[in-house]
Amino acid sequence: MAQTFVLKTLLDFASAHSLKGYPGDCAKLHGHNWKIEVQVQGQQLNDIGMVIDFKEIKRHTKEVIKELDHSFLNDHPYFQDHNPTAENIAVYLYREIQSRISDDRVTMHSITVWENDRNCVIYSE
Ligand SMILES: Nc1nc2c(c(=O)[nH]1)N=C([C@H](O)[C@H](O)COP(=O)(O)OP(=O)(O)OP(=O)(O)O)CN2
Ligand SMILES: [Zn+2]
Repeated sequence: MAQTFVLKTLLDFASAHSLKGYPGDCAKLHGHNWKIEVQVQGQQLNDIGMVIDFKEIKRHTKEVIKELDHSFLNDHPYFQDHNPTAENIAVYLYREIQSRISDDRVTMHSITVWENDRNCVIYSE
């Protein structure tokens, strides 16, 4: 039987940004409490019945978001060439977490970046 488990964990960080070229207030300096949903997938369980420990997903994700938390995103090297939109933040997080977490049993499924309670971007490759 083919089986797939998708695991989701939630984290958050706070940062400021300004959107270059935006025709409105979002071009001005402002901040968000970003909510991040990290989803990973696997088909095999380990000997204690887990795809991967949620604590491991969180550990890797915290390592990545530590660099962004309480920062001005426009100063970050990645966002020199990428406007710090929710879309580009999602790409950055997806690839950074993927490079830490993927192995022969676990792969990234998607990242969801919530800018506020109403708007989010869901990204997958
Ligand atoms: N596709 C995207 N659209 C927008 C992004 C983005 O990253 N991707 N970002 C912004 C701004 O960062 C802005 O801060 C959004 O916040 P807000 O104005 O509160 O957004 P709302 O649409 O929910 O607010 P309203 O008051 O309903 O206009 C904008 N767009
Ligand atoms: Zn914003």
